[in-house]
Amino acid sequence: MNEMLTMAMPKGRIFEEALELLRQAGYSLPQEFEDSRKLIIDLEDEKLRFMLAKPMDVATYVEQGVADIGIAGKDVLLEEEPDVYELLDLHISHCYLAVAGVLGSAINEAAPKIATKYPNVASHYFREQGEQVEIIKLNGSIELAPLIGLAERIVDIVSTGQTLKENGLVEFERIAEVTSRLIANRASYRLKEQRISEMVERLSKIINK
Ligand SMILES: Nc1ncnc2c1ncn2[C@@H]1O[C@H](COP(=O)(O)OP(=O)(O)OP(=O)(O)O)[C@@H](O)[C@H]1O
Ligand SMILES: O=P(O)(O)OC[C@H]1O[C@H](OP(=O)(O)OP(=O)(O)O)[C@H](O)[C@@H]1O
Repeated sequence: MNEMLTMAMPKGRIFEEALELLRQAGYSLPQEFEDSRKLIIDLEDEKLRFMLAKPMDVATYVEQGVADIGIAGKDVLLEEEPDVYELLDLHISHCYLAVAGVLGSAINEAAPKIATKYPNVASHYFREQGEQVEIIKLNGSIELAPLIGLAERIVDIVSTGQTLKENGLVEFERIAEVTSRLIANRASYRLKEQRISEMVERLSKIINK
């Protein structure tokens, strides 16, 4: 029996690297992936359905079971802590989460403000450090916060370091390394084990090359 396997794919930064990896693993993904605005693309021959989603939503789709598997950044998994299986480190879209701020800026407050798109990651981190902080959730341009006096520190993604540098900020601590992961819904993994394992095998061969 070869039933449809549904995969949630992150649009944006991870998308192209994920497509490249799947193609190298032998899935013939049509140009439609790059050229169209369609959000659901079926590969009839492979019995594969792709759902194109916001990166932050992929884990939700997989946890809820509307997608059997998905590709999600480790940052999203650390933040959302979804109840899913993390099957494989795809070693793509590498970056890391870090604490940053203005060089030499002292923290005088009893509970300094931390601006971030990752409130759970940030509060776990500072709790572990035994530091009391106030988390301010932002949705982007996080580096603005310490420049305009909204926060003393930020917790954000660093890749090349260019955004920090161009805004006169420095990294204080690295919190976690981030790459994209293949995740699976727990029930789907049992019900469609053969199909999912086959994909894991095909991808592993490419990653370990
Ligand atoms: N420099 C980077 N900045 C942010 N995310 C990165 C970076 N490099 C790799 N990533 C990965 O890409 C994912 C985010 O992709 P992307 O920036 O396209 O989505 P987004 O955060 O939803 O962006 P937006 O809100 O601007 O649409 C993260 O979850 C992370 O795993
Ligand atoms: O170290 P770098 O290579 O400079 O990359 C890191 C920057 O990229 C991301 O921002 P993004 O471009 O997604 O913008 P936004 O979060 O402000 O929307 C991230 O939030 C950092 O600001």
